[in-house]
Amino acid sequence: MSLKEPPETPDRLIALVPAAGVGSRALRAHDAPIPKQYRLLAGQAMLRRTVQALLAEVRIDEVRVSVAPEDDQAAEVLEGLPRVVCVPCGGETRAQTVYNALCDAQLAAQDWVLVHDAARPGLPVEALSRLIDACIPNGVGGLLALPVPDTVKRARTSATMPSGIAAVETTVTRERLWLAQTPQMFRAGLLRSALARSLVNAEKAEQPPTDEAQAMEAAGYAPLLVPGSGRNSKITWPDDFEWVESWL
Ligand SMILES: Nc1ccn([C@@H]2O[C@H](COP(=O)(O)OP(=O)(O)OP(=O)(O)O)[C@@H](O)[C@H]2O)c(=O)n1
Ligand SMILES: C[C@](O)(CO)[C@H](O)COP(=O)(O)O
Repeated sequence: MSLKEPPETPDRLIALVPAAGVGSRALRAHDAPIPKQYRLLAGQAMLRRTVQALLAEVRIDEVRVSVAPEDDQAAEVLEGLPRVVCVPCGGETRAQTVYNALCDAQLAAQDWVLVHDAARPGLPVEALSRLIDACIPNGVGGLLALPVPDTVKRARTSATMPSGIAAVETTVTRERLWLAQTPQMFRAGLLRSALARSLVNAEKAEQPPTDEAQAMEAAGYAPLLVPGSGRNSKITWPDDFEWVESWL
């Protein structure tokens, strides 16, 4: 009798949604201090819309939402959605939250993770599918991004001016510049080690990486830049709620 090879387990695809921020830049002076992921967009909490955008891709096995340890809103906001797990593993920074989520999820090294900001509720399923289609054959992974469309200025550091006004120091060439979006999709094992290393370096005075790709770049990889979508912009400032609501 010949011994059969065990059947190969297909690599899983897990979405991780960092949702432990406070959304300080999205608040106007007199706003109640509600984290932006819980603000309503056309009648539904932003976090629920973001998770639903991910669930539209049938290849995603599970969506794991990382919230602050003291969070008491996520369970209610996500009630009834299939394939969703909520984990109170938020950290001090976005990078720490994502690292904690990766450790908590107990994934196999070859599983894929797709990290997506709670603050990007407008992700079109076409862009999400484009990222997955590009990353799986490439092996390492990549991110959605858009080429910079405008002229780019760097401001002077010195002058203090009223109401956020600055003075130009120089014009930065936009050649080969892209604006990083999420999702950012990588192998779980590679991303976990890359983030662990970046977080240790951050303790030695470097800044923590502001996205997953930055940690992967520091580890020597060249993530793919896959065309994203204008609708997938991040809600960061008070006015952003209005334009997202206008087309939702
Ligand atoms: N310690 C943190 C900080 C941020 N995030 C998440 O990372 C995403 C992108 O971050 P950003 O837009 O900067 O959100 P905030 O940190 O909440 O915003 P702000 O910087 O204006 O306070 C958001 O979904 C946010 O909830 C997180 O999970 N943990
Ligand atoms: C990850 C990210 O969405 C890429 O553009 C972004 O960097 C997250 O926001 P933050 O303001 O840097 O925390």
